[in-house]
Amino acid sequence: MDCCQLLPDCVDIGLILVGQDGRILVWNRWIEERAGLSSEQALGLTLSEAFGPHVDPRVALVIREALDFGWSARLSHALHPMPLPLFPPGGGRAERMKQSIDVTSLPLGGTNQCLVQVRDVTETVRREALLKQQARQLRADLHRLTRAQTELQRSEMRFRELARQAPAGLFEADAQACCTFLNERCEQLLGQELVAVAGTPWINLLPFSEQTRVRKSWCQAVESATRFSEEFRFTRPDGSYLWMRAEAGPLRDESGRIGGFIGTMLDVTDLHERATRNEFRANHDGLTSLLNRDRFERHLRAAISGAREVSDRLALLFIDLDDFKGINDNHGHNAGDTVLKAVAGRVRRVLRSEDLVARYGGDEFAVLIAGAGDPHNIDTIIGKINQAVAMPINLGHCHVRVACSVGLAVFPDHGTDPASLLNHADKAMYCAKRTRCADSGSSSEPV
Ligand SMILES: Nc1nc2c(ncn2[C@@H]2O[C@H](COP(=O)(O)OP(=O)(O)OP(=O)(O)O)[C@@H](O)[C@H]2O)c(=O)[nH]1
Repeated sequence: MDCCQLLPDCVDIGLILVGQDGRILVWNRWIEERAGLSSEQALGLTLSEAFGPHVDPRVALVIREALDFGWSARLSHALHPMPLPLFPPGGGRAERMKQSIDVTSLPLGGTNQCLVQVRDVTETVRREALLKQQARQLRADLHRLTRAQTELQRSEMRFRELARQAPAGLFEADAQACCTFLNERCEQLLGQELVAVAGTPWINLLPFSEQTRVRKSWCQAVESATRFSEEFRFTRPDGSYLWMRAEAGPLRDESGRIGGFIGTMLDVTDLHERATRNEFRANHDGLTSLLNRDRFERHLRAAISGAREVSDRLALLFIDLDDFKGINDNHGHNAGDTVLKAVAGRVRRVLRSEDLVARYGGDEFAVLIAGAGDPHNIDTIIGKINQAVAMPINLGHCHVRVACSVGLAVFPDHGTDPASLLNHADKAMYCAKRTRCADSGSSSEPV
């Protein structure tokens, strides 16, 4: 049989026919082009003689086994990447191609020959390497993703736990102030669960009197993408009320627009009430709860400027109890306090709510009456004050009476500034006191 018939040149693999003696009988054109040696030149050579010293010894071994024992074998490129020194045609000798070799025993004419099939797997190996690299990359990405997901889950759990334990109310709301998240504390503060308030702006839950101011502030924060901060009184559905401070920062969506706010709600009832108490204490007398001297003088200054603008008249009354020391001396300091409180209440009740009454000093009181155009009215008021103060005061174990002296100063007749008006009223009061004492001797007496 013509060997050339067995080794067609048209196939895209290398074929080498090796005789029983291990010498090359023929190879096809595919090998010629990659080995740089024609089939005629290779005829009768061993593989080492044809290819030189770079033939992998395992090729010779499996060929020997095929010839001697009729075994077939494959040399996988994974283990033997380049068993023969073959080079891509036209590529020079720079890069050896990777090969996969099949050795098949051929019992021909009573002797064993063997057919060596050589495949160029350079591209396959390259693709495999690329695939391996991509698989490695994918594994690394997957690992990173898994880690990121675990971290996300952990951070979500951390946030959920923190939100659950947080002593402050935490909330998230959209730009329309509809809540999308409330932690447990916030639900406690509002007295309602998220399901009950979702879909409605939380501002609608506030008393009507607070809504306009808080809504305006919320809209401003949305428009200017700034922090929202408001304090308001809140009434829960069960009727209990508290003072709350809400603070929130803007949250932007992917397009950079304000998608909502996330923030805190704090119960500041104690703080608020303490501040209110402090403010009251700073402006009022502790014994009688009337305005104190400082606050009264500030009001007086403001009232004078107001009256000046509208050409109004003000009446300033200075009231001093007569012989009040005698009450302290005779009945004790507590009794004196009782008298001061009673007098304060009585003077307050004689006047209109818009008139100001202050405890000016120990047993001194000051009154400011706006719209005091009619002197007759002022006289009437002074008369009522005298009368009210002079009523018996119950000390528990007895009653006492106390009289008072009243001095009057009118703006603008007797002065146009606080000092001159107070001075005038003070002098007028002393004048009245002297007259009273001259008329009646001691003024405070047991009943
Ligand atoms: N119980 C009591 N006494 C006070 C208080 N503040 C001042 N006093 C007393 O009020 C008395 C005022 O005495 P005076 O200024 O002499 O006044 P008065 O005894 O009314 O004498 P005249 O004003 O001249 O009629 C003093 O004994 C003060 O100790 C107070 O908060 N409580």
